[in-house]
Order: sequence, then C-alpha cells, then structure tokens
Amino acid sequence: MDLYYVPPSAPCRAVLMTAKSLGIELNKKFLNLFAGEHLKPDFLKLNPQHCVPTLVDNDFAIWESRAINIYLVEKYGKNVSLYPKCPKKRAVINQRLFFDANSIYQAFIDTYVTQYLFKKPVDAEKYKRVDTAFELFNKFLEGHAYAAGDELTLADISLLATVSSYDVVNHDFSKYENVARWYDNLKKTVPGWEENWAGCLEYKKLLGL
Ligand SMILES: N[C@@H](CCC(=O)N[C@@H](CS)C(=O)NCC(=O)O)C(=O)O
Repeated sequence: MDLYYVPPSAPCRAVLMTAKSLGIELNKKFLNLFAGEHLKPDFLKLNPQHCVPTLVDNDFAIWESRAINIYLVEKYGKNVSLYPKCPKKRAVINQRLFFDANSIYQAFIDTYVTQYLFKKPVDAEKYKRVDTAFELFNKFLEGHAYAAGDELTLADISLLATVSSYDVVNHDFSKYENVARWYDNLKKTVPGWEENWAGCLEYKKLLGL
C-alpha cells in the first residue's frame, strides 16, 4: 500500500503510528506540498481534495487520517482492540476522534500554525480554545489510562500525534495532570513513537521555532 505523506504533518504521523501498531508495512511516498506536487493531475485523480495523508490500496484510494486508520484496522488489523466492534466502545472512540479533529487539532492550526507558518495575527480568544480543549481532554482521562477508556485505541494514536505537536512548540500542558501522565505513558509504549517525534522536529523547523 502506498501512503502519500509529509513527515511533519500530525495526520500523517498518526497513520504511520497506526500502521506500525498493526505491523503493516507502508510504501511511503513523500509529496512536496511546497512544490505543489499535491496539485498535479496524477495526484488529483487519486484525491481531488489534494491532501495528505492519502492511502492507496491497489485501485482504492482513501484520505482523512482517521478514516485511513479505521480502514487499516478493519481491513488488515490483527489487533482489533484498537477499534473494537462493540457499538458503545466504538461510539466513544469516534467521539474522541471527532474531538481531536474538530477541537484540539483544529485549535493547533488556528493558533500555532496560523501564527508561525501562515504568519497571520491570532486572536487571544483562539489561544483560549487550546486551553478549553486540554481541559476537556483532561476530563475525558479522569480515572482512565487511555483516551476512550482502559485500552489503547485509534483515539489515543490520533491524539498522540496532535499533543506531540503541542509539545514540540513547547506549549505547557503540565497543569493538565491526566494529559501529562497519559502523554508520558504513550511516548514510551506506542509503536512508531520515534518516527513521530522525528516528524515533530521537522515540524518545529518548518514553523521557524
Ligand atoms: N483532516 C485531515 C487533515 C489533512 C491535512 O490538513 N493535510 C495537510 C497537510 S497537514 C494538507 O495536505 N494540505 C494540503 C492541501 O490540503 O491542499 C486529516 O486528518 O487527514
């Protein structure tokens, strides 16, 4: 399977950690976004939304990191505990995945990425949303080792990619004790963490930090 990606991107890093956790070998294809490779006709044929990560499994292409990760577990996963079939467990995992996409990851784009990569002014209100997101995530983790309960799931992997982006820009989240404990544990245990962190360091450079 081919994975079109860029190393600094949190969604791409989440897919790489998921594949590693599942023992799946991906054929990584670097796409130079700054050179506009994602806008070339061949790539647009695969993904008219022209974003990475994009996974190509023979004649099937899929994008959106969380959709890719679910596909990998459902189609190839021996370890289905990352996305169990129980509807209630799944619903909680999905909620955390949407929380990641819409709240904590989006808050990173609206603040650090906007300020440092796009070089646009950021309203203080947007930084407050980062705190609100961390506060919520801290609550979700109350009494639990993992984002959606007591087992590692796809929600943890997506959130780990996002929270490590905050770490690399030195965003202090130590007061969110459950998040800090969760992060410390996952850094030591999630397969592919080293590659994720290498991507984070590239991200840091890209942001000019
Ligand atoms: N929600 C998407 C976000 C993907 C995304 O924003 N990708 C960026 C790189 S981090 C991208 O491909 N940007 C180029 C474009 O959209 O044209 C996901 O989780 O996969």
